[in-house]
Amino acid sequence: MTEIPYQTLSNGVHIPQIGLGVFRVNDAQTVIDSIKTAVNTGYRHIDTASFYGNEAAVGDGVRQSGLDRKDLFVTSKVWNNIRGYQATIDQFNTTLAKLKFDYLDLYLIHWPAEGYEENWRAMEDLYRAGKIRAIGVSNFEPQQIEHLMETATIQPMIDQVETHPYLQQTKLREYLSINNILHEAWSPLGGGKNQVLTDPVIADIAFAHQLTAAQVILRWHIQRGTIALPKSTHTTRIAENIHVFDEALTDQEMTKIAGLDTGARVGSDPTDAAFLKRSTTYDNQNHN
Ligand SMILES: NC(=O)C1=CN([C@@H]2O[C@H](COP(=O)(O)OP(=O)(O)OC[C@H]3O[C@@H](n4cnc5c(N)ncnc54)[C@H](OP(=O)(O)O)[C@@H]3O)[C@@H](O)[C@H]2O)C=CC1
Ligand SMILES: O=C1CO[C@H](CO)[C@@H](O)[C@@H]1O
Repeated sequence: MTEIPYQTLSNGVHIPQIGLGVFRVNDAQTVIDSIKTAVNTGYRHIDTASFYGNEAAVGDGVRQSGLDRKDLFVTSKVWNNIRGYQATIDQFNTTLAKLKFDYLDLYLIHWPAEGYEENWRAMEDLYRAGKIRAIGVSNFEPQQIEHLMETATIQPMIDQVETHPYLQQTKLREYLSINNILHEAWSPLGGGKNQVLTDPVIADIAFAHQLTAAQVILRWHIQRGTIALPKSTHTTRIAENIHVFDEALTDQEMTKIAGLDTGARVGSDPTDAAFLKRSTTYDNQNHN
């Protein structure tokens, strides 16, 4: 089995460059089976959130995978309805209890909803107490990170944002790189909501390498140094999505993919104040 490449967070913690996403995997047995399949095919990283409503099943999947807890990197996120210092500590403890873990690898502020500075202060204390190995943000634009840094004592170690060939996040990546913050991609395959998996440029490159379109896109993420979180519940696709480490894309192919950026999102815009406000009024995906 090929060893998965990893990136190193600013505090020295290693994060595997491919992680299994489990958003919209609602049936507990399916979550468990997907994690077992993923671990068998080489995954060592799972991305969940309280919002996904499946943390308990993720914990069961990790225990049933047969791996030691320390050999898996697990992320969760605090949703937008949780505001303030104590509420964040309480929510984190609920997350740990659902997972039945005694620590988390990475905890993220899910979106920059108003008041995130206090959520961050709580996360800093949980990090200092050794309950979380790394802390970061999700869906933060540079100006939101700058605003957070006015009161933060620890800089976010990662920013998890929508990224795929149609939304390459070039400017944000520059900012993150200068500030030593890792870039993590959600909906790395376009979330099944755009045409990137059938794009002719990707198809040509896939043909040249005898890879699938999904593998070309994931390989592109890997070569950019991004951490990608593809989601699938199908055994063959879970395996396909991690077999991307043997075949490198050429510089010319990377340039062709760079030309596909249209800036079109498949998810919400992190600067959409109305969405951010609305999202503080519900706590799970059934309200979305
Ligand atoms: N921080 C945030 O705000 C967000 C974080 N996320 C995280 O990112 C993860 C991934 O995002 P998601 O939106 O699910 O998008 P993805 O880009 O991972 O796309 C998932 C879709 O692609 C399909 N798919 C997966 N692999 C293949 C393949 N090899 N060939 C063809 N189709 C494939 C899946 O279908 P099937 O399952 O049927 O195989 C599904 O429909 C989430 O699960 C979550 O962990 C997602 C959204 C927001
Ligand atoms: O993680 C998430 C999953 O996708 C949702 C959109 O459909 C997002 O709002 C959320 O951030």
